[in-house]
Amino acid sequence: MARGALFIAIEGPNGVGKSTASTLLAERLRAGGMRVHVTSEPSDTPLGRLVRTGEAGLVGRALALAVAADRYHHMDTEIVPALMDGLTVISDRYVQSSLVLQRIDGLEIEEIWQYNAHVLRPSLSCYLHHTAQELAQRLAQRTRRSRLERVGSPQRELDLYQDAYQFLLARHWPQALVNCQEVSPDRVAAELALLVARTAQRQEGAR
Ligand SMILES: Nc1ncnc2c1ncn2[C@@H]1O[C@H](COP(=O)(O)OP(=O)(O)OP(=O)(O)O)[C@@H](O)[C@H]1O
Ligand SMILES: Cc1cn([C@H]2C[C@H](O)[C@@H](COP(=O)(O)O)O2)c(=O)[nH]c1=O
Repeated sequence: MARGALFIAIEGPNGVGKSTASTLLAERLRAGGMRVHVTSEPSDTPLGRLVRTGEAGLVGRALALAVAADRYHHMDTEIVPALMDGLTVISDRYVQSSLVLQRIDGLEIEEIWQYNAHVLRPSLSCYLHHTAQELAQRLAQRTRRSRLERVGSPQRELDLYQDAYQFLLARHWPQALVNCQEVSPDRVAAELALLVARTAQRQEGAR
């Protein structure tokens, strides 16, 4: 990773505002002079697109392994090269998503962790939190829902995100929780930008 480059994961339940926050955070960081690359998982590659479009029929361990394979490929071909080039990378979904979504699909957390054992640890994984009621309202407005959105529920996702947060904390994964209740998209992005600035300071201090 080049000096000053950071790898930021944006995580949280379906509809919490990950994509919105990733875009607005990138705008803020760029306005402050940072070079930023925004990406998402499943990745925008043939394998990532296959995972996204095939999720209805790709179930359980097969989906978990396909998602992990996509993550390693994403890391090797997009994330690490961007970091080496000095860019800060923001990924809309990363490992915490797997620790939740693949559990909804029937896997144990330890097995999912094993599939992700060799991924790049982010500089910071930001977990966006909201209420089950608000998430349910947002999902109800969607015309199409993925299989995992239909099988799971906002409350189950929230419970599993809490579990995943604790699981990652115990493994010294750098994390922050951002409460999005009654917080505008701009304020969420501002809080994330502050967390990124603190992470940059910590990383610089550790050199
Ligand atoms: N802080 C916020 N306050 C109010 N509405 C928000 C906020 N952030 C996002 N939204 C709205 O919530 C909806 C879902 O946002 P978004 O698509 O960014 O979520 P997501 O977490 O990326 O969803 P998914 O996981 O399903 O891809 C959008 O209509 C968006 O405009
Ligand atoms: C990163 C990740 C993704 N998935 C699956 C679940 C959904 O079908 C999509 C994500 O789509 P969204 O638009 O971001 O909501 O990919 C998964 O099962 N596990 C993962 O770790």
